[in-house]
Amino acid sequence: MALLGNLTASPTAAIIRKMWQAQRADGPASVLATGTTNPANCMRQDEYADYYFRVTQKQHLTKLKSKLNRICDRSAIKKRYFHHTEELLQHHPEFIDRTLPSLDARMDIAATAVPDLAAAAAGKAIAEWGRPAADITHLVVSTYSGAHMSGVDLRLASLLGLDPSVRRTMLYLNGCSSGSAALRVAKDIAENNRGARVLVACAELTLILFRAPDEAHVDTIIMQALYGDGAAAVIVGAEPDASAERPIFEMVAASQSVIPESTHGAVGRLREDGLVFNPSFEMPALIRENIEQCMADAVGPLGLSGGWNDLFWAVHPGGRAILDSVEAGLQLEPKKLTASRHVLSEYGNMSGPTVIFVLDEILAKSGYCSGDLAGLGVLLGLGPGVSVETMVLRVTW
Ligand SMILES: CC(C)(COP(=O)(O)OP(=O)(O)OC[C@H]1O[C@@H](n2cnc3c(N)ncnc32)[C@H](O)[C@@H]1OP(=O)(O)O)[C@@H](O)C(=O)NCCC(=O)NCCSC(=O)CC(=O)O
Repeated sequence: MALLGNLTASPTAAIIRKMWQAQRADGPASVLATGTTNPANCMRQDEYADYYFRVTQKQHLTKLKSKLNRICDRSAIKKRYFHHTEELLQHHPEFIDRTLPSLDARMDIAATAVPDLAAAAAGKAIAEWGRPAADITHLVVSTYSGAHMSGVDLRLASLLGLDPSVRRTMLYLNGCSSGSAALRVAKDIAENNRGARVLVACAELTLILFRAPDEAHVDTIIMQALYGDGAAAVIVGAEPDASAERPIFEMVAASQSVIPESTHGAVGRLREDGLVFNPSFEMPALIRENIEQCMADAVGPLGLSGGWNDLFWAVHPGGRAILDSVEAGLQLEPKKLTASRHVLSEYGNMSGPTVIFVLDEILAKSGYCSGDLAGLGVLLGLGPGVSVETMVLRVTW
């Protein structure tokens, strides 16, 4: 302590403090632009069970097919988009036969398709931002759809023509909270590096999860009923240039917590037959019973406890029952989750990118946050753990 005391008082300490201050931004990070995209292959939810049992040659599993039809009907999803097509699946019997190893083939496709999709979303965000791609200083990329060295980040940087000095961070296999986690990392980078402009890109292809129905693994059809492909990108920066940039949401505060005793809630393993992900039956109940406490812990210290209906909400739509649970747990008025339900309906659960689609939807229809407490809202990511990622946002457009 004595040493620290001497150091803090010393001229060197004053110089170092000045150096720290010079490196840090003088204000909070903001979302400066967003971009989203999906692959071309669009599938209607009311046709999905027929399609899925046909392409996997499992028409004889009639009970399971009726169950998938029922789940699709109650999923509150209208359509989803996929990179994989019937033709691609026909060329890869290993994606359908569970006994064949298929990880190599899945990874080979992901190696180019994931960065290509991420680049399409990032290109839109950069165009909306209005500054050259070379002004991006940091890149944060998240995906569960592959694991390569070098990774999606480097290929994306090359596709976008980013400067070779761009500082890259990869988040692999963070599940559905990865979009919120990437935004939290970008906020920290932007606030701790003066002048930083961070590109966040999240891209997912469900090909890594695709497999045939099996009576011994009923949860396979849950994944097949809910998940879709998509990519989303965000430009984040602090101290926006008033002449060239338009801040959309100020990123006021971010936190992460875990629902107690919930490690079984959502579990994924990368195996020879791809990524096997099992959301537990209990996930909706775990969220309903714990979300109020999680929110109180996350935003209570900011003076925002209770009064949840005074805020706008960008909640990850993991499934209809997940949104129902958040709504019930926080006693939200139904209109508070309109943007999340709209995104679920139009695209399904795209994992990490989905919450950015919700932000985009809120931006497109500013009515979602009119009349709220000083334009304050909460971005809520839910993922394996069960992890709860919270970011308080303030509308600034
Ligand atoms: C899938 C649903 C749309 C189905 O809606 P329903 O109204 O039909 O609901 P339901 O509970 O009656 O379920 C219908 C049938 O599916 C079965 N069922 C439901 N959930 C299941 C699960 N997790 N695993 C295996 N089976 C399951 C039920 O037992 C029932 O079978 P039977 O008919 O035989 O009785 C809904 O349950 C839902 O939205 N669930 C939440 C999905 C989820 O966990 N999403 C989070 C993904 S993870 C995520 O987003 C973040 C991440 O962790 O990365």
